[in-house]
Amino acid sequence: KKHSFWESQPVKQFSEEQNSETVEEGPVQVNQDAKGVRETGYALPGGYEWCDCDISSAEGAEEVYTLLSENYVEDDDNMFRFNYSSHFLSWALQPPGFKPFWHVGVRVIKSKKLVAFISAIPAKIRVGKNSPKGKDGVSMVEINFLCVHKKLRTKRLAPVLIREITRRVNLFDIWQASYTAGVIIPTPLATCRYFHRSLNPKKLIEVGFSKLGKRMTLSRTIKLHKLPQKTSTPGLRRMSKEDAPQVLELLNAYLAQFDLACLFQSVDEVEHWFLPRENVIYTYVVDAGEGKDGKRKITDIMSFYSLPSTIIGNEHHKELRAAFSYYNIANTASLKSLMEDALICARDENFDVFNALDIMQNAEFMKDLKFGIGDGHLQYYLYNWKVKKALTPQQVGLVLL
Ligand SMILES: COc1cccc(CC(=N)NC(=O)c2cccnc2OC2CCNCC2)c1
Repeated sequence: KKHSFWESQPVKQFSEEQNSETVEEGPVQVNQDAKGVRETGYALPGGYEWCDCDISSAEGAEEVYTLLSENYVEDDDNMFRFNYSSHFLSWALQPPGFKPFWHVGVRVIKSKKLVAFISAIPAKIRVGKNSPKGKDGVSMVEINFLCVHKKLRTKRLAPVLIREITRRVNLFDIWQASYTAGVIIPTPLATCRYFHRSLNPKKLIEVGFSKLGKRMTLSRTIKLHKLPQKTSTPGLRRMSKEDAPQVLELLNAYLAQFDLACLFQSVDEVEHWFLPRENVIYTYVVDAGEGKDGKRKITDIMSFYSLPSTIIGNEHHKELRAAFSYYNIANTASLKSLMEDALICARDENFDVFNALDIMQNAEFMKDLKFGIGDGHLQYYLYNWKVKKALTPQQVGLVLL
């Protein structure tokens, strides 16, 4: 039966009433403790075994890279497949407080081949701006990179992976999780749309990512998407380590307005999530010059991450280079001009397209900056946490990689 697994899980069921008056915000299951959690891994089909993937080693990261590169999420027309780099996975999976125990793999016992994966990283997530429980943040995990090898898709491995990562997280007295998916399962917290801004329209049309507009020629399309040579925000520069304390403050102050957001808890966390890494994360700050205390004054931040896609079966172009909007805070510049600078920086880093969800204030600049709407939705979910009312995309302040 459809959703037989998710009907067994502590998530809001489709059948539950939407009426927001009676619904009590908070955990679906309460008063659990780590002592009551199974101490052994869940049963796998014969011939398969659990493993902890060691992402800190080049081989370990490479192994997960290869599994995802060949078997992870594709677009609805199976023309593109996400191709997270091994350096990206190293970054995404090893923030302060990470555990190799939460980088769960499934191997073929005989060959040791990695055929499935799921991951959790710790995060302090705030749900609801003024809900008493959620205000100071709930210790959760962010679940990502659930992947089963294409050849094992009929073995119902995904529910086992989800139960196992839940067990391994519960052992550390954490009972909530946040995750996103393109599919609808019980029950979306928010339904977001994605938008794309062409940076290299010729290539996007050649590979079938974009279509020529009606009554449009290629040269007209290229001209329409042309961007200024230079960025316009005075003081815009790459983020450096010294900026982290101010970035921490800017982020937590900015994110307080959203009903779903993470709380950055330390300078270490901000250094991890924002210091630039080639082909992984690009962060720029607006440095308004020296304040009275002789320190640089950081007023705005702009950031995007690199998530290329394999172009399936195209001999001319192997890869679609895509930049994904991360966190952007415009205090001096307008958000529109700051994001136009993001497009210019992404173009200069040789990205073909700039993607953004309609979360936070992103919908404010999409039209003017010539973003086009994508063909799918990204659903946000919470595990074991009920909310009175689903969120609008504008209330979402959480970016999952
Ligand atoms: C163009 O290549 C693609 C390859 C695989 C999937 C998709 C469509 C898609 N599913 N896109 C998104 O989920 C998406 C679109 C815009 C911004 N963020 C996104 O997802 C992020 C966040 C969730 N984890 C994947 C990356 C496109």
